[in-house]
Amino acid sequence: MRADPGMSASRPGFNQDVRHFDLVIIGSGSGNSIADERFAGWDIAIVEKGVFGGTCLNVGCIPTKMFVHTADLAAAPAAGARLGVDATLDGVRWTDVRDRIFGRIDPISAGGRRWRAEENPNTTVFEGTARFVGPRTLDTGTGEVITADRFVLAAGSRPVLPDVADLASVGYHTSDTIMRLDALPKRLTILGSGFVAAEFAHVFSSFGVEVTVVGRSNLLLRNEDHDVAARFTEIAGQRWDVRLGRKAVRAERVDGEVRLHLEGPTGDEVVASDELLVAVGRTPNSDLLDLATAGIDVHPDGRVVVDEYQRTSAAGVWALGDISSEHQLKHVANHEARVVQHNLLHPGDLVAADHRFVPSAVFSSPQIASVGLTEERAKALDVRYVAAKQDYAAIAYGWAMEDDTGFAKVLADPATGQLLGAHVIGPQASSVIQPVIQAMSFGLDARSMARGQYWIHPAMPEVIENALLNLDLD
Ligand SMILES: Cc1cc2nc3c(=O)[nH]c(=O)nc-3n(C[C@H](O)[C@H](O)[C@H](O)COP(=O)(O)OP(=O)(O)OC[C@H]3O[C@@H](n4cnc5c(N)ncnc54)[C@H](O)[C@@H]3O)c2cc1C
Ligand SMILES: NC(=O)c1ccc[n+]([C@@H]2O[C@H](COP(=O)([O-])OP(=O)(O)OC[C@H]3O[C@@H](n4cnc5c(N)ncnc54)[C@H](O)[C@@H]3O)[C@@H](O)[C@H]2O)c1
Repeated sequence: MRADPGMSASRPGFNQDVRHFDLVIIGSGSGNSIADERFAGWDIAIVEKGVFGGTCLNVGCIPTKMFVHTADLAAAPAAGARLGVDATLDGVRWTDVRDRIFGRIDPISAGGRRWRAEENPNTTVFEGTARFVGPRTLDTGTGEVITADRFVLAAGSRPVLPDVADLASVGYHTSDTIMRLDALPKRLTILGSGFVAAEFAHVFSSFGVEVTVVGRSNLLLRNEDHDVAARFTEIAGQRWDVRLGRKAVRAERVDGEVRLHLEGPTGDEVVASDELLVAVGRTPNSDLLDLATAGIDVHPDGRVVVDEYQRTSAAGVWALGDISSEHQLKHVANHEARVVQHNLLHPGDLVAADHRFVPSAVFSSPQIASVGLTEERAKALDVRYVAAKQDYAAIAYGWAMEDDTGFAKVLADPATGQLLGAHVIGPQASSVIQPVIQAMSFGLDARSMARGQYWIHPAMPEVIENALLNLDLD
C-alpha cells in the first residue's frame, strides 16, 4: 500500500517537502513488533528518542531478570546451610556480571536498530523526540516534520521523581541507570515499595549490598492481596532494613554518602548510603507528545484514552502499552500491539483487546504472582466469593524444600465455582500460577480444574490443586 493521494505531501496547506507515510509508529519498544512482513507494502516511519528496543529489552524485564537469576544463584549458598549443604559465596564480580548481561542485550538493540534503519526497505527510522504539531502531523525532533494516514502511539512510560528537596543534587539512580553502576555500593537505599523496589532489593542484597527500603505506606507491594503483601513485608523485614510509613523530605550528599531525610511515625530520621535508587512508579510519556494539538484525549493520570480496539479519540491514531494502559506490563503491551497490528491490517474487522485476566509477577525472593481479584477488591466490589489457601509446606515438593513461608490463595464464586482470582507467594510463583490464568481465561470452574486433570506428583503446581480443593463451594 502507498500513501493515499488525498493525504499526500502535495495536499494544499502542506509544505511540498513534508514526507507522507502510510504509518508512523512512535516508540521502538512493543510498537516495533507491529511492522512484520504483512506490512511490506506500507511506507512506515518509526520515531525513537532513546535506545532502540524500548524499556523491556534495554532497562526493564530482560536485564532485571538476568540480574535476578544471577542473584538467585548468589543467594543459594546461604539458603543451603539449613538443609545441610555448606557452601560459601566467594564473591560477585559485579563488572563481569554487568558486562555479561549488557554484552548480550546491547547487540540485540543495535541489531534491531540496524535492521529497521538500514535493511528494511519500507521503514524509515527517525531518531528524535516526536511531538505533534497538528492532526496527524509530527515533528520528528530531527528537523523533519512528517504526516501519515495512521499513527501508533507506543511511547511508553518513564520513572516518576518524587517531591524530595534537593533530590537532583545527590546523583540518584532510577531503574534506567542502576544496572550500569561502575561498582557495587556497600550500602543502597531504595525509595519506593513496589515492583522495582522488591526486585532490586533482592538483587543487590544477594550480591552483598546492605539494602534499606523506604516506603510511604505500611506495606511493601501494597497493591497485592493483603495476605501476600503482609507476608512479603514480614520476610523482607528479616532481610533488609525496611522503613515503612516514612515520608522522604530531603536528600543531600555529604562526604560521598547520600543522606535521605525521613519523617516517620517515631519522628525524623536519616538513612545514609552510597547510592540511592528512586522507584516510586512510572508515568506515561504522553506529555512529551503535545497530544492536544492532534486532538488526542488523555486521562487525568496521563494515560492516552483508548477504546477496546486501542483507538484513540483522533481518527487513524492508535495507542498501546504503558502510554495508554493501566497495566504497565510487557505481556499487556505485547497483546495490545497484536491487537493494533490486526486492526491496522483489517480495518473492517476490528478485534478488541482482552483485559479480563491480566496477571503479573514480582521476581523478588520469594516470588509473587497474581491474577484477578484480590480479597480486598472483591469486598470493595461487593462480589460474592469464597477464598481458600494452601501452604507450600503442606504439598510434597514444598515440604521437601522445607519452605515455611509460601502459600497460594484462590478466590471463586461459591455458586458457580468460577475462579475470581489467585495469589501466590513462594518458589516459582510466576510459573505455578499459570494454570489458574488459563482456567480463568477459558472459563474453567474450580472443581473441574482440580479434579478434571492429573497434577504431576510431587510438583509445585499441587499447591494450586490443593488450594482449589480447599474452596468451600455451594
Ligand atoms: C525495571 C523494570 C522491570 C520490568 N520488568 C517487567 C517484567 O518482568 N515483566 C513485565 O511484564 N513488565 C516489566 N516491566 C514493564 C515493561 O518493561 C513495560 O510495561 C513495557 O516495556 C512497556 O512497553 P511499551 O512498548 O509500552 O513502552 P517502551 O518499551 O518503554 O517503549 C517506548 C519507547 O518510546 C520512546 N519514546 C518515548 N517518548 C518518545 C517521543 N516523544 N518520541 C520518540 N520516542 C519516544 C522511548 O524512548 C521508548 O524506547 C518492567 C519495567 C521496568 C522499568
Ligand atoms: N516484574 C514485573 O512485571 C515488573 C517489574 C518492575 C516494574 N514493573 C512495572 O513497572 C511499574 C513501575 O514500578 P515501580 O516499582 O516504580 O512502581 P509501583 O507502582 O510498582 O510502586 C511504586 C511504589 O512507590 C510508592 N511511592 C510512591 N511515591 C512515594 C514516595 N514519595 N515515597 C515513597 N514511596 C512512594 C507507592 O506507594 C508504590 O507502592 C510497575 O507498576 C510495574 O507495572 C513490572
